[in-house]
This record gives sequence, structure tokens and C-alpha cells, in this order.
Amino acid sequence: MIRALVDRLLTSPRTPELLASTVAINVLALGSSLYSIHLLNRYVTIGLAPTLITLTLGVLLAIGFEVLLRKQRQNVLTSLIQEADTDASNRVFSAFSTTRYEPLLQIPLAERREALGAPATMQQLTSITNLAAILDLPYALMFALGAMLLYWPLGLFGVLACGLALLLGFLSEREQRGAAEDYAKANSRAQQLGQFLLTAGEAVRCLPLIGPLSRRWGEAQDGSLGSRRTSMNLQALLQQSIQNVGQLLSVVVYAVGAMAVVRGDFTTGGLIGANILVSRAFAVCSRAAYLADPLLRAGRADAALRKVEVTEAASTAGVTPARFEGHLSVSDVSFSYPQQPVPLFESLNIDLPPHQVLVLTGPNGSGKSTLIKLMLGLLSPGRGLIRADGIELRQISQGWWRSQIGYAPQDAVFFDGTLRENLLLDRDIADETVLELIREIGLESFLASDPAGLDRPIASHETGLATGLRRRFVLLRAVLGDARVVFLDDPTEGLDQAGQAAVAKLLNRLLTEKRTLVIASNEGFILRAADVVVDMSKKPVPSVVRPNRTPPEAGVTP
Ligand SMILES: Nc1ncnc2c1ncn2[C@@H]1O[C@H](COP(=O)(O)OP(=O)(O)OP(=O)(O)O)[C@@H](O)[C@H]1O
Repeated sequence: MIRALVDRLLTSPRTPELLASTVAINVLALGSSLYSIHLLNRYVTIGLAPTLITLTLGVLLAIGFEVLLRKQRQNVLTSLIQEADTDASNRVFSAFSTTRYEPLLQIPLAERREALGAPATMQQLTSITNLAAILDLPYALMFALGAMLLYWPLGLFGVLACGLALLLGFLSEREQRGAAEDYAKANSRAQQLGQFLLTAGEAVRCLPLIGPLSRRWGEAQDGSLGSRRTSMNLQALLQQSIQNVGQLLSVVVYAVGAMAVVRGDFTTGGLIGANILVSRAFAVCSRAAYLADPLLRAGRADAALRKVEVTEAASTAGVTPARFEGHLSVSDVSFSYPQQPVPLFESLNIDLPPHQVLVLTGPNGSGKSTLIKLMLGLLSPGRGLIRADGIELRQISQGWWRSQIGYAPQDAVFFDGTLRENLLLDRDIADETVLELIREIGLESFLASDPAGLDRPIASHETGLATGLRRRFVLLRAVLGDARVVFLDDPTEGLDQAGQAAVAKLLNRLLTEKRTLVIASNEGFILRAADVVVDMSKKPVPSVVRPNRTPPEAGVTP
């Protein structure tokens, strides 16, 4: 992100304008020191009034131009910052929506949160003041050189003080590293608990949760606030040290300069002018030294984001078959989650020809959802291959595969938007088709309960929408469109009789439409519709049977 901003700064068509205004601003800043030198050196020979009028007009003109140029530089920087902000936010969205899921899960949650917050972190670094401080930094040398030309020891003190300020900034950054790491971890825990308090309000109030929750909350807050405090103390120390160096610089400049004036080696005007120049140089350096903290945080966020992005290349490559019949096969597949001592299953072989129904059955935790995620390509098998129409899933383009599958996950998730947006996603489907399906699964009275109809808002954290309704809408979403393979994870979970009848209707529709179906369920009526049943309770090798399926024309009934 930082490199992208630097590249943008270097390659933007407005860069020459930016650099030219920076040069002019800093050259004009010399005006006040020239003013002091000339005023104090000339009024004796030329007279106070004419000197004062000429020089004051001159310096006011210089200040006026400087203000205009700063404003103009601010405009250029604002547009560059806006472009960099958009870049950063697009990168985050793309990293979290298109990277492969499994490697993403391997990245610790705290780091994923840092990557997600990268645009905000970057914004703290790329304020106009901070960028101006970076642009002005080389001119600190110009100010110090100016002072050197007046009386070299004073310029040298300026250079040394600048170096010291930058060194203090560098040392502070190194000290901050540990605190920043602790903060990221503790802050992630605090955010997670905050999320729980936000979304589990009912459980928090009705279960005896307050004790364990408040203990964890206290620990997380202590950790997060404590490491933030450490970091703020370090920043305060840096600020104090820089102030002290500044005071010392002023004393040394006046002491050495005054001695030179007394000896007749230097003028009073020159001394005041040199002091202004040295102070300017030091001010520029100290502003740059304060960038240590935002630079460190932006660097960490950038590194975390790049870690997430690394997996992206693999997901965008891959073949896009011209046709897809809907044939799935699982060959000698084994899988275990990291840190799991024994495989969840192994040596699994399934052949699912197009238009057939595979039902995964077994008790809770037996691996039904996991096998679905493997067949979706979200997880990769430890051993063996999963193929779609004979092509290994890992070789297929993720984008293409996404367009071929429908998926109703076990968690009925929605995003903040209208019901229509949540059902249609980015597919072009006519309202009539949606309404027909809504009627088919008995949701028309729910739809009619709000005059907004399909445009009724539905929130990601919606608790007002009954569980059974949420599930039915999620199933509807998976079925809409023309996905060749539809995956339904526990489609009847939380459904009443009417809901089960709705699922049966949807299944009948899918069978008639000749889609390939993969369903995780222990429901009898769904098992009766299966061409292939995989019993995940058999360990370590699940049993695969081809039962005598109820003929499709007989339909699926609960
Ligand atoms: N991301 C994960 N990391 C580690 N272990 C996991 C992960 N997801 C699931 N597991 C574990 O893998 C096992 C199988 O889980 P899975 O959700 O596939 O079972 P399931 O048969 O679908 O269960 P249910 O019927 O309750 O939905 C469980 O022991 C679960 O705790």
C-alpha cells in the first residue's frame, strides 16, 4: 500500500506540479529569515522606515504566495490520497472475497483483522500533514545549508539536531513494534467479544454468562488498552525528547552565534536569520520523526494484507470448461483439519453421474459439511482428488466454478440489503421466477406482510426473521438460477412440517430440472430420493451405497 502510494506520487501527471509547489513553498519559507537578516543589518545605514516598509511588503508577499501554494499542494495531495484510499479499499475487498478460503483460515484472526482494517490504518498515515512532512523533508537540508552559509557551526548544529530527531523517531518505531503486535492481538480479542455482545444480546441476558464474559472482557480490554497505553507512552517520550532537543538547539545556536557576534565574525541579523533557518530545518525533521508510529502500523497492515493476497493468484488461474454436465467424483480422498490427530475420513470414493442425488448422512460432527466444503472447492483434500466432469477442482477457475454451483450453507447468511438483492445476487433473474418459487415454498404470506415485497430490507444480523424463514430463503437462493450442481447443507434444519414440505417441493423441482444434487441430511424423505448415500458415521472409511431410489416420478414427500 505504501509502495503503491509512492508509485502514485511518482507517476501521477500532477507530480511535477506537486514537486514544483513543494520547491516554491520551501524557497518562500526562506523569506522570514532573509527579512530578519536584512532588517537588522540595514536599518542603521538606510533608515528604519524605508527598510521596514520594503522588507515587510516583501515578506508579506512571500507569505501570501506560500499560503496559496500550500493550498494548491493540498488539492493535489487530496486527489492522490483519494485515489490511494480507493486502491486500498478495493484491494481489501478483492483479497477477502476472491482468495482461496482454506489458506485464508490458516492466517491468524488478529492478522486478518489487521488486513481488513488496512485502509483505515493507511488513512492515518496518509494525512495531508504527514505527506507534506515527507515531501518537505529534503528541504530541511536546504535550510540547514542556508544557516551554514551564514555561519557554518550553526548550520552544523541544525544538521546534527535533525539527525537526532530522525534517530529518535527510528528508535521509537523499534520500541513500538512489540506494543503494536500485542495491541493487534488484544484488540482482535476485544472486537470478537464486542461482536458477541452485539449479536448475542438474548443469551447474554438469560444465561449465567456475565461472570466468564466480564472476566474475558476485562482481560481483552486490559490487553488492548494496556498495549495502546504503552504505545502512547512511547509516543509521549518521543515528543518530549524531540522538544528537549529543540530547546537545546536554540540555546546552543544563540550561545555560539552570540559569541561570534561579539567577536565581530557574525551579525545580529545573521544570527536571528540563522536561528530561523535552523529551527525550520528542525521542525521539518521532527514532523517526519513523528511518522514512526503511523508508518509502523501501516507497514503491519500492509504486510497482513499481502499475506491474504498471496493466495489470490492460485484462485484466479485455472481452466474454464466450455460445457459442464454436472458429473462429480471423489477419488481416494482423505481429510483432516490442522491439529486433528486422526483423519476425519479417508479412502473415500464416490462417483456421482450428472442429474443424480448424493446424500451425506451421519451424526453431528461426522464430517458432512466438511465433505460438502471439499466438493465446493473451499477445502482441499489431504490426499486424493475431487473432479468435476473429470477435471480436478483445483485446476478449475474459481469464478467459473462459482457460476456452476448453487449452495445453501448450514448458516443462513444474508448481507445488509433488500430481500431481492439477497436472493438474486448478481444474477439476472426475472421477478416472476422468484415470485413463483416463493409461492411454491409457501412464503407468499410472508412476502405480502410487507408492502415493500421483494424490496423489503433484510439485515445481516436480522433476528426478526424466523429461523425457518431464513432457511427457506437460503434454499430458494441456492435453487434460483441454473447451477448444474446444487449443494444443500442440512436443508430441513429448524423447519416445521410446512417447511419440510417446501423442501420436498424444491427437491422435486430440482430433480425435474435434472440438476446434480449433493445434500447433507439424515431426513428419511431426502434419503429415499438418493442415488448414492454416503454414511459418514463409518470411520475412517465412510460407507458408500447405491440404494434403490424412489423413482423421480413418484416425487419426494416428507
Ligand atoms: N474449521 C475447522 N477447523 C477445525 N475443525 C473443524 C472445522 N470445522 C469443523 N471442524 C470439526 O470437524 C468435524 C466435522 O465437522 P462437520 O461440521 O463437517 O460435521 P457435520 O457432520 O456437518 O456436523 P453437523 O451435523 O453438526 O453439521 C467436527 O469435529 C468439527 O468440530
